[in-house]
Amino acid sequence: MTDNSKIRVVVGMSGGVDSSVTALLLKEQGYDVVGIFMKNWDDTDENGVCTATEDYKDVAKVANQIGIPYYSVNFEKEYWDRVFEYFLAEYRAGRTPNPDVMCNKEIKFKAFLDYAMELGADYVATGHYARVVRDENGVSHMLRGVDNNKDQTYFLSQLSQEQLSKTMFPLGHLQKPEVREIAERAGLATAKKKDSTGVCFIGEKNFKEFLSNYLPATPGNMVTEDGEIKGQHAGLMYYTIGQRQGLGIGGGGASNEPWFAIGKELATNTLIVGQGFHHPTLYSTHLDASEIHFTQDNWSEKEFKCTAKFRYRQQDIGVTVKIAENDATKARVIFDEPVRAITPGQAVVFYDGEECLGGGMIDLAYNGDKLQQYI
Ligand SMILES: Nc1ncnc2c1ncn2[C@@H]1O[C@H](COP(=O)(O)OP(=O)(O)OP(=O)(O)O)[C@@H](O)[C@H]1O
Repeated sequence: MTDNSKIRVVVGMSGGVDSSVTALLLKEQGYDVVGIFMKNWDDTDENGVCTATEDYKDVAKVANQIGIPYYSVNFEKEYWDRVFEYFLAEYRAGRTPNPDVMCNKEIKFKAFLDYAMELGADYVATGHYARVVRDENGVSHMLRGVDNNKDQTYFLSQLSQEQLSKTMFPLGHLQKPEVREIAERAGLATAKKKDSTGVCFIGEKNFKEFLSNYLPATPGNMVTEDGEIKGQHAGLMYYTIGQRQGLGIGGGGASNEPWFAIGKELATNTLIVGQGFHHPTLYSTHLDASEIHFTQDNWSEKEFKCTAKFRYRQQDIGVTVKIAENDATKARVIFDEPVRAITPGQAVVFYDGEECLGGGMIDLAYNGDKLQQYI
C-alpha cells in the first residue's frame, strides 16, 4: 500500500454526512487529514440560535470519532462580497442566479483552498458527488459522480485546472445510499442527519420573505403576449421562467390550461404569462452565454459539438458551441432540439461523455431570430 501519511488533505466539513464520510475515507487511506468548518453566513435566528454552532458541534464529534484535528474559519465577509452581492445583483437585473456555482468558484475552491494551502495542505477534499481523474500527463479531468441522482459537476463547472489539480472528491465513485451505510457502519454521529436542501443561506426559510429583506419588491402587471392584463405580480424577482406556482391566475381562456411565467420585461416591470406547460414562447433554439470557462487550460476549439445541461436536474442534450470571434469568454450554444425554460442567470454546462468540460452563464435565449424573455 502506498504511504499517504506525508500527504496533507484538508477536508471541508459541513457537519453533514457526506463530508463526514469524506474525512473518514481519507483517514482510512492513511492521509494526514485535517477537518475545517467554514462559517460563511451569520444565521442566528430570531431566538438567537445559530445552526452553524450546531453544525460545528457535529464536525467536532465526527472529527473526534475519526481521530483528526479540526478547526473553523470565518469567510462571512468573502461570502458576502463575492457570492451574496452577486446573488442580489442578478435578481436586480431580472435574472435567476446560481449561488452554488459562485460559492464553489469563489469560496470553497478559492478562499478555502488558499487557506488550506497556507496550512500546508497538498489537497483539499469535499463531499461533492464528482470525480477528479489525473491522466499520465498530470492533467486533471472532472468526471460526473457515478450516482446520477447526486452528480454535482453542474455546480463545479467553473473550476479551473489549477483548482482541480489540488482537489479530491472521495465520494465520486459512490452512490449516496452507500455513503449513509459507511457512516452507519462506522457509527458516525452524522450518519442519520438529514441532508441540507435549497440555497444554503436560505435553508428552510421562506424564499420570498428572505429576498424581501434585501431587495424592495415592486409589484406590477402580469400580461399576456397580446397585452391583456391578467393580474398583478408581487415583484419580478420572485418568478422564474417556466414557473407555474404563485401566479394566482386560474385557467380560463380558449384552452383552459394553467398559466406559466414565460417572460419578464424589466423596463416596464411586467411579467409575461402564457397558457400551457408547452407554450411555444418557453422553447428556445439557442442561447448566448458569458463567463465561458473550461476545466482544461488552453482550450483552443472555436466550434465544437458536445452535450449540455441548462439547469441542475436535467438530462443533457446535444449542442454545438461557437466561441465568439473577438471574445473567448462569450459563446453561442445551439441546441439539437428546442429546450424549454432556458433561464438567464443559470449556468450552461458542457460535457463530453462523463467529463465536465466547463461552461458559462446564460445571458439570453432565442427562438430562431426571436429574442426570448424580453429582458
Ligand atoms: N460550512 C462548510 N464548511 C466546510 N465545508 C463545507 C461547508 N459546506 C459545504 N462544505 C463542503 O462542500 C461539500 C458540498 O456541499 P453541499 O452543501 O453540497 O453539501 P452536502 O451535499 O449537504 O454535504 P454534507 O452532507 O457534507 O453537508 C460538502 O460535502 C463539504 O465538503
